[in-house]
Amino acid sequence: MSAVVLDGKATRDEVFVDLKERVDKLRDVGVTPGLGTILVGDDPGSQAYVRGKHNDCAKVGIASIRKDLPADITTEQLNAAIDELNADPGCTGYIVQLPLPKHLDENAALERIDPEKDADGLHPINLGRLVLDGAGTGTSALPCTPRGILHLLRRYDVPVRGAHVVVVGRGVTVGRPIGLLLTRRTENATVTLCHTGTRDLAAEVSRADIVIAAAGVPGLITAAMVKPGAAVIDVGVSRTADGLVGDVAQDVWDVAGHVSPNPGGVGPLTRAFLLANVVERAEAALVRA
Ligand SMILES: Nc1nc2c(c(=O)[nH]1)N[C@@H](CN(C=O)c1ccc(C(=O)N[C@@H](CCC(=O)O)C(=O)O)cc1)CN2
Repeated sequence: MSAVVLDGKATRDEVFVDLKERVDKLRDVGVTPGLGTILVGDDPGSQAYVRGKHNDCAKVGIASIRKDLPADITTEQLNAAIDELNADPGCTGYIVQLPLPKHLDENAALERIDPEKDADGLHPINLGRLVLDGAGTGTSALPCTPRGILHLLRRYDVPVRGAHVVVVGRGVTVGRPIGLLLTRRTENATVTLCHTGTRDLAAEVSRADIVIAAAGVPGLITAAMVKPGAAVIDVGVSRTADGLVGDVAQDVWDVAGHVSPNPGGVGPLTRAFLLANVVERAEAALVRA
């Protein structure tokens, strides 16, 4: 069996066509959405991600506001940068690129972002609204990577309603929030969250209709674990001497029904839905005006 490729780049391009049309309409009425980014330090991976996000903005007509700060900044200096973007009328939404240097408190930084400008959808208030929003009709920004994963599954007609989804990894950007999205009444999946404390990972994964690998452990998910025909989403990213490596071993492609490549799968959609969150915040502000 050769798995169907869940092509994130082609899917991203489709999302961009829609976003550019919406941005053009906003510009026609004098509204230019703006994405802000705060990048602390010089981690090459984070620099590449932020560069990619701003390149994407140029493709769809969203303005860019970049704040690149040195790794040794103080909490007060980071807070000042966050407060500036909270107050900047040209900034529709923004992100604090994660991870931050160890001396800075990530949770405190995320909580300082104005929830109405939270382009990541990771602010506690927006995640809390997701918890409360059983019907899946909320208007808060949704976490970009979980949103991108759901879009990719729907784009390739992978059944989600009633599916047993096993998530591997409990990180802030994917593992923890994805279950909130998939267990909404609009998706109705059953989600198991596995992590380093899980006793028998292989047994849990073997029961999955959909596996979401977001642990950042190269080759963690192997063919022996995966139920034949299951969909496998590879989100984990590890930078090795061989470059970017995902969590899913190559042999999984022989048994799975669908696999998202990494790179080339969820990553581009993470960026696409970051922009979608910015556009939706601008559209919502226009409706309120
Ligand atoms: N504030 C945030 N920080 C981080 C997030 C996030 O959602 N919000 N997620 C990850 C990294 N990430 C977003 O910043 C991210 C991961 C991957 C990609 C991407 O486009 N990957 C490409 C390959 C890119 C390359 O070649 O370097 C792909 O998969 O094809 C974009 C963004 C942690 N931080």
